[in-house]
Amino acid sequence: MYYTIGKPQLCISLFLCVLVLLGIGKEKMTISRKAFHTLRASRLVPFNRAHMLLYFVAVLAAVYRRFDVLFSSPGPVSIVLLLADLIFAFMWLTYQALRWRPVRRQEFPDRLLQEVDPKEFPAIDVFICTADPYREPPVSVASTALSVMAFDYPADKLSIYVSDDGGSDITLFAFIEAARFARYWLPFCKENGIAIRSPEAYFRSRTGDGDSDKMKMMYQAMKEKVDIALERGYVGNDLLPSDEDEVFKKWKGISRNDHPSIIQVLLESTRDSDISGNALPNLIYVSREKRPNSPHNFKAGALNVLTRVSRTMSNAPLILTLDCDTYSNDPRSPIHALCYFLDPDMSSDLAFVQFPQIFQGLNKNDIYACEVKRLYTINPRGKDGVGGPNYVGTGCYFLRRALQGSTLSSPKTNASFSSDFTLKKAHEAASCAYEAGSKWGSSIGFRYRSLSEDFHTGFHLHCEGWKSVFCYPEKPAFLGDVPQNLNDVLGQRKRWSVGLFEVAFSRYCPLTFGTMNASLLEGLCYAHEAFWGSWSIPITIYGLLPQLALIYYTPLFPKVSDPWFYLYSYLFLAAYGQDLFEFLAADGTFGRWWSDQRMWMIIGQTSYLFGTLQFALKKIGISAQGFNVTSKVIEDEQSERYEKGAFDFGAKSPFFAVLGTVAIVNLSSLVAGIARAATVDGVFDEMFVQLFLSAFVAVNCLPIYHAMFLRSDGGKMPRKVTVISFAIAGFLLGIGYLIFHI
Ligand SMILES: O=c1ccn([C@@H]2O[C@H](COP(=O)(O)OP(=O)(O)O[C@H]3O[C@H](CO)[C@@H](O)[C@H](O)[C@H]3O)[C@@H](O)[C@H]2O)c(=O)[nH]1
Ligand SMILES: [Mn+2]
Repeated sequence: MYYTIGKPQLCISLFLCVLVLLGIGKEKMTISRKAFHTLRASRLVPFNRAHMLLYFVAVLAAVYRRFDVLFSSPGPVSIVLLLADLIFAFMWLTYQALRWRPVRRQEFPDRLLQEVDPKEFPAIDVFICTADPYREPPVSVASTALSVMAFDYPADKLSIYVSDDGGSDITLFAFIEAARFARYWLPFCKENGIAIRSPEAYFRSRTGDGDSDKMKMMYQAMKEKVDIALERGYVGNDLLPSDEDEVFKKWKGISRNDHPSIIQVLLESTRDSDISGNALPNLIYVSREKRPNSPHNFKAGALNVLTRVSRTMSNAPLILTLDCDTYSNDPRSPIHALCYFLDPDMSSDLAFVQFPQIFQGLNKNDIYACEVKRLYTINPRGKDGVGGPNYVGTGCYFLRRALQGSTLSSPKTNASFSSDFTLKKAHEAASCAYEAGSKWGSSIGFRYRSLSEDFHTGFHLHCEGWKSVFCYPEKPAFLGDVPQNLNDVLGQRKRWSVGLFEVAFSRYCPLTFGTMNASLLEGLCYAHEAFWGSWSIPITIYGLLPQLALIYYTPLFPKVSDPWFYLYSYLFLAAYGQDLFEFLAADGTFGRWWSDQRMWMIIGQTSYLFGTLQFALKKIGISAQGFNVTSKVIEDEQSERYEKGAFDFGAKSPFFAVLGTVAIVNLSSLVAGIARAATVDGVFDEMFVQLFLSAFVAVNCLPIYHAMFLRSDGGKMPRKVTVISFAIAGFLLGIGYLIFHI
């Protein structure tokens, strides 16, 4: 009795101790002398730390109880639940590093513009990657390029390099057209003060007036030409001005995976100017050499080629990497980045300034949680407070020196980019042979051997002691596309989880802090994200096992009348409550949070599960997986469904069979559980936790039931997938019978 009274008191005193020890208000604003930027720790810091301590005690208690149960009634079920809880505990513990000291920064670009003459600005090389003209429409890629060409930045200091891993003459054609269009588009944007400088995005959001109508017609003419070429599959002579057809001969008889490097200087700022007579930025098309028996290392390989090709030409000290769909939404983003790079107080070990990935075209509740708020905006703030955010693949300004290694001297000359000498050097830099036996991809450049080359590269830079900054201006600097159907989203997340495991189990595993030139906290942050795919285990177990046990009336959790019940209630409510709170504090809505937590379950049981298996198979040498590019094409019917917020199950995907199975098992257990609770006394008390789990998962599965039983549109679950789901669910019920009944 005394003991139970003591517990809350203990908690309260611990809580107070924490508040005092961790020092509320200790985190003051740090103001840089030059004040190009400021930094302040989140007001949530004391709360986070207090909550951390309380929750830690609860986690320990839960793990203690699991061991206790295991020793008193050993068996496969207790072992499986222990495993699930240990992974939950590990993920929770490592996540606390991200909550330790989240920060917010602010830049003052106007102050910088007052103090630094634009003539002194460093040059910037922009790298844009594309890989498939049919999944990444060339005009969209060109629009992205145009949006950065129109940066508010001295044009002669800007060079845009496009890497075309699709090896497509149509993409080159789109860029030739874009180079012509730029002569009109850049002055149009600057003279009219237009902020959205991607023509595609601009005309999507606009119903035109005089001047802009003319531009729109030009844009559409360009788009139509490229679409004709896409439909035909080649660039016909009728589409080309006579002086341009020479280069297209290079495409005769080549295949996408087997061709020499093709480099084309489309605009050169010393030579080309727009219709108002202002210099245009440099624009260079690069399709690196590909040979079937030479590994090309996906996007990281492409970025390394651009790093070297640009070194032979503009060799700018800063590099901006962009995915082909990530267009500039604010022409001042380079100035924001300079607020850090040009700050003399900022240490010289600043490797990169990462902007958040923000997306356009999300539906109201973001049903597939493609905003990925935690990964792209909440976590980077957490990491920024303990060493710097990681690189997320796009919207990131790098110091070239951090990528190239300082030992490399620059072969840059003053020759024109299209001189024979420079082009020869550039072709060498883009050849397959260049990297053989070199350190590219292992200790310099973008790092290979992970499908998440962004995470891997940023992690390595931090291991080497480089720092980074998360730059999150109020107005989104860049906007990207999201996949609009569930199967694509799940495939994308599977690739991420495999890529992260590849880092987790590499020589530099974040858990072996010895290899890191960083703090323990930073190591924990990386460990948390690298082991992201391991969520699959507890999520799948908690999505099925207690439910099967409920069907066969086997209690696995404490009764409501048992004091341990409060522990589980607290663990659940506090975790979900904090998650919701953090989501809302990062400008989220309740509807989007609900989607986010639902997708966490869905992805856990599909992408991460398959990713974990695939990684295991890869480790033992059975399967290998490439980089499947996410489609950026918007299909009308699909897009209509997406706008309405209806899930898209219209594919015969193995992911969906798993989701169907989980949905059926939970519905069965809920029905069986309610029926039993209604007829037998004491069931509710004894089985409440499991009933609750079934109900909670079932509520999350509503769109799945809908797609299986009620829909008739193209987004419904294919009959075959439903049948397979029933078969697997039946099989699991049989196994449940063996485990829980006999
Ligand atoms: O062999 C390849 C494969 C891909 N890409 C390009 O890589 C970019 C990203 O590909 P995407 O299919 O859009 O991947 P996402 O999963 O949407 O991208 C996220 O995850 C990737 C790592 O898996 C990061 O590279 C991205 O920056 C990040 O936005 C695109 O511009 C592609 O064109 C290449 O250039 N070569
Ligand atoms: Mn993408």
